[in-house]
This record gives sequence, C-alpha cells and structure tokens, in this order.
Amino acid sequence: MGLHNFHIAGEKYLRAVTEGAGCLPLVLPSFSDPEILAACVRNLDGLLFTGSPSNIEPHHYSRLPSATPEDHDAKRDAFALPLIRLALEANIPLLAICRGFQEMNVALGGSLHQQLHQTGRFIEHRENKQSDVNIQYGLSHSVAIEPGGILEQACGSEVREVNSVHAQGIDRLGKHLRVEARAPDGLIEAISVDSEGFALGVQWHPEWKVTNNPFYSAIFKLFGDACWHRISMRERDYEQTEKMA
Ligand SMILES: N[C@@H](CCC(=O)NCCCC(=O)O)C(=O)O
Repeated sequence: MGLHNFHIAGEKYLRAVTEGAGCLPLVLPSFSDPEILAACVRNLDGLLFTGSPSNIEPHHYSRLPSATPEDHDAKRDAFALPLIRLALEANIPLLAICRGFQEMNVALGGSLHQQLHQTGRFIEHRENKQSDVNIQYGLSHSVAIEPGGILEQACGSEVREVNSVHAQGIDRLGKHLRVEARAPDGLIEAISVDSEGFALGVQWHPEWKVTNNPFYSAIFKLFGDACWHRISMRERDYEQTEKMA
C-alpha cells in the first residue's frame, strides 16, 4: 500500500474471534524466522489462518507455471505453511479459512486446482466482484457434511448453505486430512486433521456476520472452546509447577 508494506488482517476476522470464539485476537506479522515461528507456538493458544485475495505459489505443491503470478504473497506462504505444521505438532487449536484452508492442505502435502472455473468440472465458486459485498458474501451453494467429523458432531450430518469467494480449491488431499464437507459438484469444502486436537479448515467464510448465522457461530464456538481448553490446561500446568517450586 503506497510506499510501504503492511501486514494486515480484516476486521471481520478479528470480530469473529472476539464475538464468535470469545477470545482475544492478536495479528501476527508474516515473519518466517524460525525463532518467531517457535515463539508463536510457545505462546499462543489458538491460530486462525484468514482468507486473502492472494494465492499460494504453486511450487509449494509441485505445480508450475503459476496461473496467477501477479497474485502471490511469498512472505505469507513462508510464514503460514511452516507455522501450520508446527501448530499441528504442538496440538494448538487451528481454524483455517479460505486461503488458510488451502494452506492447511498444501502444508500437509496436498495440491490445489489453480483455476476451478477452467477445469469444466465445478460450479462457479467465485463471487461476482461487481455486486454489493453482502451479495458477494451471501449464501451461494450448499455443502453436505460428511459423517464422523468435527462438523457432524457439532452440527449434525445435514446440508448447509455457505458463501463462496474463491477461484482455487483442493485437488489432491494432504496427508492425515479427513474430508468434513463437500459442495454439490464434489469439491472438498471442509477438512480436519485426523488427530486428537482441534484443526478445522473451511473453504467458505464463517467469519462473515458470524453472529447472524447459527452454523457459522457454531464453527467459531468450537474453535473458541478448543482455545479455552488449552488455556485451562496451561494454567493447570503452571499452578502445578509453582506448587512444586
Ligand atoms: N485466493 C484464493 C483464496 C480466496 C480467499 O481467501 N478469499 C478471501 C478474500 C478476502 C477475504 O474475504 O478475506 C482463491 O481465490 O481461491
């Protein structure tokens, strides 16, 4: 922006963390130095990976050339991909939205379709950029929730309506990932990591007017509960260490 670089997060994500998850959001810079990544994992009780107009550079999933070379954000790739892997190793609750969802898949060895609309296999998943923002982020298509996952436990194995604001999407699913929901065209719309911890990714935008949509609220509530559980475990460990000292 202008003469300077900015590391920014949309207000809708910050509000969803406070109002939907009941947690305090801190915006992290995309600095990928190993000691900064380690400090994030040591000190934070949950990580939200937001959406972004930028696309992951496709060399991260062994695809070249890039279909959108003007839309990359190499600093974010260098920060988010290793941080997701470290967060999963440390069992930090993780919610990944849109670009974040795609990062979660790529971080675990998956690949993406660079332009869904050019494959001829999918419905339109892009927003109409000419329309009002409420229409762009309004409900756009259904997702069928798969049995046995986090979403089914919280919301039942139902069909839900979601918004859709993306041109890329999952092609090959990454390792240790479970499909949580699919669009009517078969596109994977939600994933979770097959582990004890809470790690959920959604291709849609539950942060959008989170408190007006019970399904979106349920997703942020699950994330918030997982973060608060981690906080209480850390406090318990701290008290025990203090007693022993
Ligand atoms: N660029 C990717 C990811 C799309 C995405 O995250 N959109 C969100 C836009 C801004 C926002 O609402 O935060 C793709 O096109 O698939």
